[in-house]
This record gives sequence, structure tokens and C-alpha cells, in this order.
Amino acid sequence: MVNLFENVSEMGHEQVLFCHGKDPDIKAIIAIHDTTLGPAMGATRLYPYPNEEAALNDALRLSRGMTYKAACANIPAGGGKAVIIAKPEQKTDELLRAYGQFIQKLNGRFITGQDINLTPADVRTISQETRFVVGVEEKSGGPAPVTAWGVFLGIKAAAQFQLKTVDLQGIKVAVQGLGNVGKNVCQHLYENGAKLYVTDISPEKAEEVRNLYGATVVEPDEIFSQDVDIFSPCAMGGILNSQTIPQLRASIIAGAANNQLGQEKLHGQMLTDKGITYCPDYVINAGGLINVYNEMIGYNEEKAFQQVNNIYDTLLEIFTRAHERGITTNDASKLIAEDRIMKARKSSYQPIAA
Ligand SMILES: NC(=O)C1=CN([C@@H]2O[C@H](COP(=O)(O)OP(=O)(O)OC[C@H]3O[C@@H](n4cnc5c(N)ncnc54)[C@H](O)[C@@H]3O)[C@@H](O)[C@H]2O)C=CC1
Ligand SMILES: O=C(O)C(=O)Cc1c[nH]c2ccccc12
Repeated sequence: MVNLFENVSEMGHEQVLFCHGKDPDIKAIIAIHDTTLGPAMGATRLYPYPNEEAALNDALRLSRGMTYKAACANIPAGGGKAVIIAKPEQKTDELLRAYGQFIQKLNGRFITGQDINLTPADVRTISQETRFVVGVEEKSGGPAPVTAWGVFLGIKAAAQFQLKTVDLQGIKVAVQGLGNVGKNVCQHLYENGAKLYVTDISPEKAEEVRNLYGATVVEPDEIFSQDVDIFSPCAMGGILNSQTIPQLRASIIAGAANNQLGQEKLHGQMLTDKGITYCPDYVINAGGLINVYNEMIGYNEEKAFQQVNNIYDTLLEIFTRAHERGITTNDASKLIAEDRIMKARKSSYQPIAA
């Protein structure tokens, strides 16, 4: 039996909704972590979770990550995330519209969009039932290229800190996952002279990146042990764990995937002990959130890019603080996020008049 309130109370969630319907058959979990800084924002993932506990844990962890992401990026939004428990082939317009009705009923407390296994077309279908979705209008080219730009800046910040150079000429980078974000990261790296080692479970995607950017293609389970300077995880979460960390030869981890650390404390510490500079996932991958937030308030490309460019300085500050205090970079960034949220709570606190 999952100890529901124990998990939620430990992680500090405000609200968790279990959405259910029989016709169409729908099971979705919407986790709202914290709305101190603004409405909860987080894209929706559709995934065939092996069990309900796995789905709930994913929603809980991803939504907390969104709170920290917004806070570290100085975006006035809170953190939320939703998961629809389904196989991609079970995705129908009816299911998506039923999901949209749940979102609409939250009346703007949760604003969502496209994550794993949803397409922009699916989000348009959801938007037939709710106006609280973003990232469909393609005013800005979608979040993935902006996320990739932020990841590239993060790679440069980590190189400056760890390798004492921002020149990526000849630097070796292993990229895991060549989807919307990973492929764009490869392009920036290629244009800056880096040497690429890549993998994807889709051989076609790997082949494309090999042809475009002269990358060396390796098998998915070989990506961790490549003799490279930088490892850039841009596929799924949980990839930094007790099996993979001992294999790593890179001294920098800088990638887009959410929830990269299997267990935050244990595996964050293992990376620090190995002398690896880890870019906290929710700091380096904030470009997507920054982009959709700007789209929501009226897109201004210059402003959006300025906010993404700040990821560079934010990461340098996190590396420096972590180093000075002897803590993990994950803890250093959490402190920054929690400090901003606490200050906002204090400044908005209105005592009830006697
Ligand atoms: N798209 C965005 O703006 C943002 C994405 N992220 C995160 O970044 C990651 C990538 O996102 P997208 O590129 O949009 O997703 P995507 O679905 O386009 O790409 C993921 C790629 O990873 C590959 N893959 C899956 N498992 C793999 C494995 N075990 N080994 C190697 N390759 C594997 C897939 O075949 C696919 O090509 C996800 O974790 C996502 O949550 C985070 C913030 C924003
Ligand atoms: O960084 C993430 O994990 C996101 O969910 C970012 C994001 C992409 N598309 C969106 C639509 C609405 C809210 C957040 C996002």
C-alpha cells in the first residue's frame, strides 16, 4: 500500500488529483506541488506505467521539479505535472478531450502542454475543451529548440567551471536520446567544434545525427562508459543510478532529461564524490518552461532569450556555491529555489485583521 500522505507531505505538495472516467476509459494524475509563485505549470506525459504507484511517483517528482524550475529561472509560475496512464496506441481524441475537461475544471490553477508521447496536434485536441494549455500556437517554434539552447549554454557554463574553457573545439560529448531536444543540442555542439558520441533506441534517429553532424553512434547501454568530457542525458529520467554512475568517465553531466538522479541524495552525492560537475536538471532544462510562459503572456523573442541566457550565470553560481559549501549542486539549486519561494510567501502574507 502506498503511503499517500507521507509522500505528499514529505515532498510538500498542495494537491493531487486522480482523474477517472469510464467512457472513455481514462486514468490521469494531476499533481500540483506549489503555487506560491503563480499557477502550477507543467506539461502532460502519457505513459504506460507498469503500475499506479510508478505513475504517482513520476507525477509527484516531476511536479516538484517544476516548482524548482520556475523558481530558479525567475518565472512567476508554480509547479505541476500530469500523467495520463495509457499506452500510446490507446490515445484517442475522446480520451484527450476528456482529459481537457479535467484541466478546464481546475480553472487555470494548472496550465499544461505537450510532454512525452503527446504531439502538438494532441494538445490542440485537448484545447478544444480547455484554454489552459500552452505551446500549441507555434508562435515561437515550440519549446524544444529553446530547451536545447539552454542545455548548450549549461554545457558551456560547466566547461568553464570544470575544464576552465568555454571553447568546445575538440571537446568530446556523449548525447543520450536524439529526439526534439537531443538533436538540437547535437547541432549546437557540432557547430562549435565538439566531437559527438550519440545513441538512441531508434536506429534511424542515430543514423540521421551521424550523417548530419559526423557523430559516432554507440549502443544505448554503451553511452555511459564512453571516454568523453561531457555526458548529456536527453532521453528518460532515472539514468544516474548505482549501476551507471560507476561507469561514467565524463567529468560533466549536462542534459535535458527530467529527474535524472535515480535517488536525489544518494546519487547526487555519488556524483560529487566522483568529482563530477552535475548541472541540476530543472535548472539546465528550464528553456521550455521559459518559452511557453512567454508565449502565454505575449511572445517577445528577445525577452524569452534573455531569460534563457540567464541559465548560464545561474549554473555558474550554483557550481560555485556547491563547491564553497561542500554540498551537491542539486542541494545548492534547491536552496536557491526554496529561498525564493519562502521570500514570496513572507511578502504575500496578510495577517487577518483582529
Ligand atoms: N521538449 C522540451 O522542451 C523539454 C524536454 N525535457 C525533457 O528532455 C527529455 C527529452 O525531451 P524531447 O527531446 O522533447 O523528447 P523526445 O521524445 O522527442 O526524445 C526522446 C528521445 O530519447 C530516445 N530514447 C528513449 N529511451 C532511450 C534510451 N534508453 N536510450 C537512448 N535513447 C532513448 C527516444 O527514442 C527519443 O528519440 C525528456 O526527458 C523531457 O522530459 C525537459 C524540459 C523541456
Ligand atoms: O520543463 C518541463 O518539464 C515542462 O513541462 C515544460 C513545458 C513544455 N510545455 C509546457 C506547457 C505548459 C507548461 C509547461 C510546459
